[in-house]
Amino acid sequence: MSLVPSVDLSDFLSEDPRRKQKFINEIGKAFEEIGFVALGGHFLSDQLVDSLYAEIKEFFNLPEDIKDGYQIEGIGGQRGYTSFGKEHAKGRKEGDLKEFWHFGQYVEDNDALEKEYPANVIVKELPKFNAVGKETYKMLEKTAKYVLRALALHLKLDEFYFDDFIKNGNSILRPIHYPPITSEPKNAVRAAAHGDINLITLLMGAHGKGLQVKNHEGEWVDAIARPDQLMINVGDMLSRLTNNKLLSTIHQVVNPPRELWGTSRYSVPFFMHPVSEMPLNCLDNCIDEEHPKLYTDITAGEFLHERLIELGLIKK
Ligand SMILES: O=C(O)CCC(=O)C(=O)O
Ligand SMILES: [Fe+2]
Repeated sequence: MSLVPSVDLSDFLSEDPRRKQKFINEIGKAFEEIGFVALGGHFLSDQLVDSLYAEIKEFFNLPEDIKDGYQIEGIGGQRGYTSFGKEHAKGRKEGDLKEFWHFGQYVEDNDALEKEYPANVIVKELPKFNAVGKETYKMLEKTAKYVLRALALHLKLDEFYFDDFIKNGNSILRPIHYPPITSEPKNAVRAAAHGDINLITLLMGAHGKGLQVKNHEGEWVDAIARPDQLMINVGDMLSRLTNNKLLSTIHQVVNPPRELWGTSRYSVPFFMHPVSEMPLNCLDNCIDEEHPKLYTDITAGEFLHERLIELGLIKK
């Protein structure tokens, strides 16, 4: 049984102030206590989810040399393909047992940001891959916008506090393939224990076993969502901003038991990032005598750069 609580976004979207407040209280409590919540009532249709999985399975099935052609040098894996074993968790040497793809922001009305962000990479072999990725990106971004509005209200900020910071934000949609395991992995795991860098993460594909979160007692608990739910968690940027009032919880993806080594895992996190100028300075209303300021001031862009070096994705 999952110890991660469930919430329903349709409560927040309803016209009923009591249902709206119920959602704010539930997600606020979950993010203060465990940092994870399973969310139903989001904007992804079953049909879009099915199309996305079909496209990413086809992509990861392409021959290695074709996939390698989509690795782009010099951008820290921010767009296109990252091959198996390349990324490692902060503080670890062994690469994670995964390969992944990155879709980034689709800037349509801001020339400066269009220049700042690397362009999305087009997969020539799969005619629908990029359109399906873009649609999923947009629907998850929209879902995340409402979740952040609820969190803003929970934090006693203006409901629309995050809106300008996330418009054209540097968010990333990351379809991941964890291939079948063929021999005893020495120290490597599918995804070693880590906290996410960004504001919040919306994860598709958490309905099978594998994802675990570390609770307050330091125990690993399975985090399993229903097939129609997204798993949502607090990232390090939101923890910094709220001076740890909202918790970025350490999580991992463990290797399956030996009888399931032959199966792949596919998951698709959407890492919601703001624009790089957003200050992550601890909010005044999250600092008091009992909660002294824990972090130095930093912008989202500076923080991201620091973390990509620690993940082995960019060189110093
Ligand atoms: O594959 C998963 O279920 C989680 C992946 C994850 O935590 C991450 O990529 O940050
Ligand atoms: Fe993660």
